[in-house]
Amino acid sequence: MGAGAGGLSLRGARLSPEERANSSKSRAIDRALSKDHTDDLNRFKILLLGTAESGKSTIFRQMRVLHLDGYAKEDALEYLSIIHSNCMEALTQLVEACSAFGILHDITVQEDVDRFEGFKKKLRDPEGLVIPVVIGRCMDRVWQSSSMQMCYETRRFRFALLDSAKYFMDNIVRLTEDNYVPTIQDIVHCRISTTGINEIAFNHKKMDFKMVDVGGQRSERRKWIHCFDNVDMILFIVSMSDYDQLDPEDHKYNRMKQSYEIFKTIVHCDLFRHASIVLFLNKYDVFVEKLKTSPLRRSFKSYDGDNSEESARDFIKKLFRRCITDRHKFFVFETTATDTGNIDLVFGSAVAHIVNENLRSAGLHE
Ligand SMILES: Nc1nc2c(ncn2[C@@H]2O[C@H](COP(=O)(O)OP(=O)(O)OP(=O)(O)O)[C@@H](O)[C@H]2O)c(=O)[nH]1
Ligand SMILES: [Mg+2]
Repeated sequence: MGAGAGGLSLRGARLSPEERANSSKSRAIDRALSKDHTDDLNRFKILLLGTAESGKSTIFRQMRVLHLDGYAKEDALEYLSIIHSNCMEALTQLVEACSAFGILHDITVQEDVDRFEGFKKKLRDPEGLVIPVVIGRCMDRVWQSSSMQMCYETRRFRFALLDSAKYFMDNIVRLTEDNYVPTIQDIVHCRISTTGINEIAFNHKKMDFKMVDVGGQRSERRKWIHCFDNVDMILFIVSMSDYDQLDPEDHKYNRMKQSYEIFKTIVHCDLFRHASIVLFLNKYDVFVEKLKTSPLRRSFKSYDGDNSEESARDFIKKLFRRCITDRHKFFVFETTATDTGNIDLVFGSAVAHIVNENLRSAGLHE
């Protein structure tokens, strides 16, 4: 089954809340103020790069949670229809997988599947999608059914499925209640592809940061060059669960090898000769689960280790490290971007390493 096969084309079809917030009005005012511009130059600039769905925007949102004021009710509500779209897409993918694998449902479950499909057919405005309470309950029954659980447990890595499918489906009743307001956890699990350039500024340990998030899809990568000036740190995100995936935009390529090629180009780019390179081996949680059923060797013929997490991780780590030369300041971490505590620790550690390294090169530190 192809990536996103049969899924609703809801995500990516519109601006994300970040893009809207960053849009013309506030940007024009900001840019017009030269003081802000000078401040901007003094900030430590972090550029988030990586292929589509690697987790860049998830980390970007975590910075807002950790180092800014998080999400006020009206900001959180901007995510409601995207979250509901994600829920529709996840259950659509699951229902299609059941049919593709010939998994049959009990009559009552099949009636709920039909009700769900009927609701989908009547959908007119994906932009403002709100799943009614009764449909939320119906989706929950389909998700909880033994046939669907069996499909998910035994085949979830054999078809295209949103990373947060389980999270959203486990919470579908709460997410579709009247007066529902998305929580931070809901927001960091939400998937909408980035189609612009988003920036946030924040302070951490008395340092001023600017973080720039871009889209990782092929068409979006052309825009990256507009953010290449004055970069202090490249934060490159690779999705560890990509190791056995084909690039959805070009089935000739393995998704992780594609990510490796992009990393190599970025690292060798002369503009970044003074920038620190930080690599996040992200979706580590999914990687660990996936290894149990999908051996690394199947996708990487040169890998001759066993299928343990350590051995597989070290192989991938070494692969990316090979691009790094002596002149680079390079740090690598395993991450699960949806876990706020993990990102807090890792980001703090990455920044501390870089500060120490900079002090050392300036001869100010042992
Ligand atoms: N399980 C799990 N899911 C993750 C992790 N990191 C990100 N996700 C989910 O993966 C999906 C894609 O993440 P995004 O942050 O939108 O990816 P992106 O790199 O910004 O993608 P583009 O904007 O298309 O370039 C979201 O649903 C996230 O919640 C992780 O470490 N573990
Ligand atoms: Mg994004």
